[in-house]
Amino acid sequence: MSEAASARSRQVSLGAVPLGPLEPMLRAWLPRQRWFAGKGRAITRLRLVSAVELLPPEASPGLLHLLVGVDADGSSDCYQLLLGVRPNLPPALAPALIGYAEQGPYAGQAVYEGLGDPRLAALLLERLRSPGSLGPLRFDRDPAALIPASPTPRPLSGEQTNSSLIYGDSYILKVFRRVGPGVNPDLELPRALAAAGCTRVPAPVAWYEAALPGAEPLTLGVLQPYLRGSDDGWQLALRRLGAGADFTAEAHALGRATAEVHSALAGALPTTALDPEQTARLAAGMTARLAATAREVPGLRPYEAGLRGAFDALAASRGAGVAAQRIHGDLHLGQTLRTADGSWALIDFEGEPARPLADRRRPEPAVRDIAGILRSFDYAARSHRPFAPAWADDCRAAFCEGYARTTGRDPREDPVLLRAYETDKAVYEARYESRHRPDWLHVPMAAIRRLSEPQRPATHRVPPTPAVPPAPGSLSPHPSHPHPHQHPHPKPPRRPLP
Ligand SMILES: Nc1ncnc2c1ncn2[C@@H]1O[C@H](COP(=O)(O)OP(=O)(O)O)[C@@H](O)[C@H]1O
Ligand SMILES: O=P(O)(O)O[C@H]1O[C@H](CO)[C@@H](O[C@H]2O[C@H](CO)[C@@H](O)[C@H](O)[C@H]2O)[C@H](O)[C@H]1O
Repeated sequence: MSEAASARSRQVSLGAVPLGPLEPMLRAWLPRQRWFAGKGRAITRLRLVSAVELLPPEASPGLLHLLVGVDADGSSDCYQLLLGVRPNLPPALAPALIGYAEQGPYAGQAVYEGLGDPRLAALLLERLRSPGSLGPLRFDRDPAALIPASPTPRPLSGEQTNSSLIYGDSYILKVFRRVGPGVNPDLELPRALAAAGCTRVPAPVAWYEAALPGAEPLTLGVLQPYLRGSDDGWQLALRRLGAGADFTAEAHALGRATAEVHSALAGALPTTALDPEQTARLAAGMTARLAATAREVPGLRPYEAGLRGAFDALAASRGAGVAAQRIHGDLHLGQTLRTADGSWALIDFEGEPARPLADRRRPEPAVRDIAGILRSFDYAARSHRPFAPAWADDCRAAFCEGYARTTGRDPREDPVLLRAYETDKAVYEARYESRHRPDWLHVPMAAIRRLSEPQRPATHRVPPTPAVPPAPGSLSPHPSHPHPHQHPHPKPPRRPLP
């Protein structure tokens, strides 16, 4: 019998104090993690939401699954931790050490980041291979998927919002870090796309969640095929730029791929048409984000009034029947993969991680994603020396033409909407860069200066583009430019964690 199958799982008590002896070490360790959202805010309280021993400490290593509530200066978040427990840590795992427990059930043992331990990573995969419940944890899988036993795991390196493990270069498991009640769109949307026959997005093959009393299940992790040999769209674009090479063919194909995903999402999940009130609310949300960012990023203040014009124009457009649907929500070149066979795939449908889940699951105009990619072309062109504006303009035109080729509508035909979303994205980026990468702040600031200037009316019309059906097998049958169904997506209730 495998280690996983023979393992006892039990809900554990860590002592009378909420997190017992683990609390001080977690307080010190959490703020140092890339995925910890509360950086710079003092942690006021740690709360134990759930604890399950996936392997008891006697198994050495033991594996402890924790959901920990973190209160920090008025905010409250819940994080998923997978902690290894061993009496002695082998040298290879030394960087994963969190601390030594002084008392409680793990007294004298090393407590460490469990995802870095191949034995524990293998155990997690075993759990995903065999559906079932362990305390509040529920493991589920696509019965048709053949998930091999024991492929060698390795953690994905690099700075990510979540933590991912790659198994034998055939599967990748994303372990969500900041979790909340309700299905995560990074499980919900790829599953919906797979069911609709869209192959542009790797289809989830297994996932796990927590069912806690009085709350919707929380999505904790998703396993999906690893697209071996694929190129990250951002790195590819930079390489091309560096070599003075054209990227328009790729941009065009990416426009088509994005349009296919949008069309499949519109066919699979509820859509709506924005009315004037919803449009005004959308514009008000963008205006509020601008105001909040201007408070935080002083360099933005001189441009605030000019930028507001884009959002006022959106409100004044009264929606004009713009379709809203489920979208990617945080699309940029780093969320695209050019696969070994030369086609484009989209990944990471979580949306902007800082936004509440209910907001991320609400239908929005698809142009939000388009604006994200167009901003990426500008980022790439500005990170090149000398700045390559013509490269970005050409990619922009090619992407929009590719998009129009599939949907029959060029995003540039909706200039008010496109400008509002590009402005909103540039404002978001200014905040992101000022918080995380101040050296990059000049990139969105250049866009902000341009977008804050009064816009001249368009001098030439974008020629209408006939829609061409997508490649066979890449998408389910549906209208190429979906007519919005009139059943608005209900806003899921946001319930606090118990
Ligand atoms: N299915 C996949 N195949 C190949 N690489 C992938 C796949 N999914 C993710 N990746 C790689 O992992 C990185 C992180 O994935 P992502 O979903 O963006 O995680 P996060 O939410 O942590 O940012 C991506 O930038 C990409 O390089
Ligand atoms: O971590 P995520 O992928 O969810 O996205 C965040 O980080 C991105 C940077 O890694 C940031 O993207 C910005 O920089 C990119 C170049 O590094 C550029 O291609 C994007 O267009 C630009 O927005 C993203 O905004 C942020 O949410």
